[in-house]
Amino acid sequence: MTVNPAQTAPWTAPHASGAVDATVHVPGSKSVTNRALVLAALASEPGWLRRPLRSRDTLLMASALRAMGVGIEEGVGPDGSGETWRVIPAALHGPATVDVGNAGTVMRFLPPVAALADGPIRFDGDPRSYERPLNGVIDALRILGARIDDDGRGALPLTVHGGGALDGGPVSIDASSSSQFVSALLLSAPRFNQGVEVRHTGSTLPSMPHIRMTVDMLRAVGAQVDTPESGGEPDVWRVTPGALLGRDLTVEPDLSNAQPFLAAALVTGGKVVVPDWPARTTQPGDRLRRIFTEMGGDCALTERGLEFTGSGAVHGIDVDLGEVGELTPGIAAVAALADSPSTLRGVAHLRLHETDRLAALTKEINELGGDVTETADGLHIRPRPLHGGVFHTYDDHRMATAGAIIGLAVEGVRIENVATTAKTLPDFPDLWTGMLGN
Ligand SMILES: O=C(O)C1=C[C@@H](OP(=O)(O)O)[C@@H](O)[C@H](O)C1
Ligand SMILES: C=C(OP(=O)(O)O)C(=O)O
Repeated sequence: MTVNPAQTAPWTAPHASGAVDATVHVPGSKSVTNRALVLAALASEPGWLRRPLRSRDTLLMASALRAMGVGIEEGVGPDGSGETWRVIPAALHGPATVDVGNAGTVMRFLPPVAALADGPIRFDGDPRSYERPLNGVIDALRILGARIDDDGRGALPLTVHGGGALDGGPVSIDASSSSQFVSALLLSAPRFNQGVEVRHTGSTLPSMPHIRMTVDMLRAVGAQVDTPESGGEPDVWRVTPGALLGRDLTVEPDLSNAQPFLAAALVTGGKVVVPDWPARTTQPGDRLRRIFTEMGGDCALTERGLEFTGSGAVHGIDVDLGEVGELTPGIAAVAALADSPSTLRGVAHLRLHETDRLAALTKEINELGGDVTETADGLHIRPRPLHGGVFHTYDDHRMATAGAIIGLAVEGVRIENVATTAKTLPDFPDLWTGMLGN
């Protein structure tokens, strides 16, 4: 964890003078957009993505696929409406270089795609990308028939020497450090000669909703997937080889990026409406309805979207976030403002996210006067009166939005490098001040 020297002066997080009352249109889901791009690139016919997220992570995914030969054009959908990407699959080829930035989805989902390409594909990224685990993907691909040159650490940088096809078949991996290992292998598997059988052998598996998202999206483009939930063995997923359909998909709003706005309603005793909240979704952010209700809010899904109301009181929570780890920074920020302590559990793997999120949250909240301690797998948060100061973000978009939540209730919180929100939510400062009516 290194402090990033601010590229610009810290951003003074707006302090809320009263209860917020706003409707916030949240841009598309990162996780859905990047899965949809991969699946559309591997399809046997063109497809459309409507309302895709355009952020650092998704633009890196689109550039990487373009570098391997895929056509991704700006356009309008078949019904003539909406901002759309038209994805035109092509024979994948190298040589190409992929910049993964610090996007877990790009660094993990694309090496299997590269194994299907003809020619060398080099993967590189931000310094932090060298520290994030990739061994599950690298080791599995080698077992499935790929040739990969790396420096032996099970991480970036590396080169996949694609041979134009991959055998596939059975493989065991330990995905306890990232669910994205499983998702990565499943997403490309319809194009492997024998499909894939992925067996997870670790003791824990985080982010199950994201694996369900992978399975649902594969099935939606015609893949046959057997899962533990569809009567298969525990911790085993099977994908049958077959052609994928090109589809017209509208991307749901990013419910994890809705988190700071819902938190604003909770913390200020106000109301925020998020239009287009899906009635049924695999996104982990949907769990906020339950978590933030337990912390003092109230919500209803209406024809306007999700209507979330704060009561004026914010309560602590004892919760296992293993399935929804990416919600931890925002929940920790709310918990620091609550009227009772919180225990957040099941998220040891967050130490390997954009930054060590458990260390970063502990340090930054405590520097504002808080009382947070790290546990083996999470955080204890005892609310204390907080004061202003610089909130460092460690190139982590969710640290920046967590700091902004605290800034609503605490005057003088300044967010270092708020521009890091561009990873998944480039419009964050404007959406935030817009919500506050400034
Ligand atoms: O597959 C995905 O889209 C994601 C899976 C999760 O990763 P981990 O299982 O590594 O936590 C999540 O935290 C990340 O933000 C997005
Ligand atoms: C962990 C996250 O991202 P990534 O896709 O880079 O793993 C996140 O967005 O919280």
